[in-house]
Amino acid sequence: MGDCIPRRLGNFYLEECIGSGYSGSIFKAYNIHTHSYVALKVQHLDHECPTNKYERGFYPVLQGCEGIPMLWASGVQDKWDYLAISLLGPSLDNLIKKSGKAVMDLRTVCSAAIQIITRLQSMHGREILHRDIQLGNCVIGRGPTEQTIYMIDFGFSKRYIDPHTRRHLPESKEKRDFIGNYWFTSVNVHCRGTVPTRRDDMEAVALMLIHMLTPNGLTWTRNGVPKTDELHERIKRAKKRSSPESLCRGMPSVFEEFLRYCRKLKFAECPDYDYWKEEFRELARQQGFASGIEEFVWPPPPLPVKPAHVTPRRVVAAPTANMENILHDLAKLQLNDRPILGDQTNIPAPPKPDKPEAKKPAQLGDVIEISSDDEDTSRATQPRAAPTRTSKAIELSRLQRALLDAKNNAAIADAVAEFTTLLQSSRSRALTIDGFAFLDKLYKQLANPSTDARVQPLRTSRTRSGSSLDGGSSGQAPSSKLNIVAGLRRDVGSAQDRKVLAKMVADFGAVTDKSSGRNITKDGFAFLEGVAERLRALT
Ligand SMILES: Nc1ncnc2c1ncn2[C@@H]1O[C@H](COP(=O)(O)OP(=O)(O)OP(=O)(O)O)[C@@H](O)[C@H]1O
Repeated sequence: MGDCIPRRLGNFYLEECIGSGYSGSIFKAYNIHTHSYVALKVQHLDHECPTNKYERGFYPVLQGCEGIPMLWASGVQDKWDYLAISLLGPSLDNLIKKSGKAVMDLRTVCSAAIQIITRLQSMHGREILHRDIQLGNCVIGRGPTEQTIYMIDFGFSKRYIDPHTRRHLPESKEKRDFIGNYWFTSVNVHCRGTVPTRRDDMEAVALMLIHMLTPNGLTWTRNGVPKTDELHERIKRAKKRSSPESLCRGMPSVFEEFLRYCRKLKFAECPDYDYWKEEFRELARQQGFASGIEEFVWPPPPLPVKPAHVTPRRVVAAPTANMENILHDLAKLQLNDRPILGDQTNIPAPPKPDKPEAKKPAQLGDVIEISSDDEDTSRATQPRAAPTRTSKAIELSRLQRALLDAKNNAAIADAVAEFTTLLQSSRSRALTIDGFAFLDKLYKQLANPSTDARVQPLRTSRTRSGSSLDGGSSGQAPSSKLNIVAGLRRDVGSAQDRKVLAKMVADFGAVTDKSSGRNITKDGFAFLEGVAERLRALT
């Protein structure tokens, strides 16, 4: 455009440029009246997409939400449109690039998850979609707010509730320009051209978190901004092809569950923000980051537990969550001001569990690998994105073993009853991979316990052969899925034998697999209780 930005705009003297993007440049600027600094977002009036004009409309609606910058002033001078907003710190993108790390630590990712989901909850609560979630638009504060992640850049934002009619944005098949960014915009919006709604903001968060935990980032982000349509198409293909399972391999299961959940949300459905925040808190707790996980601490504090140097033994069977808790308590234990696990000479032998659980055969998921002394300690201070199991997953593994060891109906009934109580008492009503694995084993025990044949997992896009839902479940309306579970609940009490119960379990698994969020309903819990009761009656 050839025009030079003046040294002064309104009451602000422009100092250094602190950022630039599609819509213009951002300067640190000095208010000549208040003697304070702001960030001045300056855009040429002839810009093809006048995002400052749009942003100016959204800021007032969002004022007062935690983690949303203040809009101090705005105006137009000569050919320049400017917004004066709170001066903040670096973006997550800047922090990650500067750190030089190929992958972020789990604490950082958990606290980013909790804060960013909270930001979306506030924005969506005020009926505004962000529509351009990316690391560059998540910026930490300065001074007293340096542990807060702010959401910035509302240039692509949109109201999803019409203020006059109070109606949600309509779905539309009309072809539209792509809104968002190449890296994290949801598959539906980016590759299928659907209208962005709350679910797509959430999916972008999920992809961003997975990106942070993927060494060198998601594959389609690695070649930079596409310069041709063909390269852009390639990105879309790669994004569309990647299943949650393949994207999240080696990560704690909550990331895969979160992405799946976002992708299953209906067009106008309100995401369960609180549930996912709690899941990430829980994951942080499991990792030993018990307190302060809501704060974004940068650089990340050292790990509470240093697995290296603990003992010359290479592999320790960790029978239950008890071991995690013991290690966690040890990590917090201080000698004067020195954490005990920070000193190799103070490490006691691994404590023996006080229950006879140590006798149980060690399972793959129950193993903590203790690295040898010669491992690179700089890496050891970073949590690994290795498979992590929550206590719920550990309990589910135990119940699966109990099922396989069950010698009679009463023992199977006990395992089913425990499984039901565990799911009821957990924050998550969703059937996880481990939950489905339990149902698989239950099916096997009921249908044909004597065979060693591998059963086809329930959690597939196809239903098990023999299930009465064969071939039709995916196309069923949610109401008919509810009806199926209600029918199972009703009929379970009259099941004549284990084979009939097995078929009912298969139907239950199939219908839950296809239902939104894989959540277990009240009828579902009653059905499971009914299975346990019926098994006792059949003894
Ligand atoms: N208030 C602020 N305080 C400090 N830095 C900021 C602030 N706002 C923006 N920045 C920096 O400027 C960068 C670009 O800002 P912003 O996303 O608002 O611009 P944009 O032109 O809309 O960018 P995009 O190309 O993402 O649309 C941010 O990533 C951040 O590093």
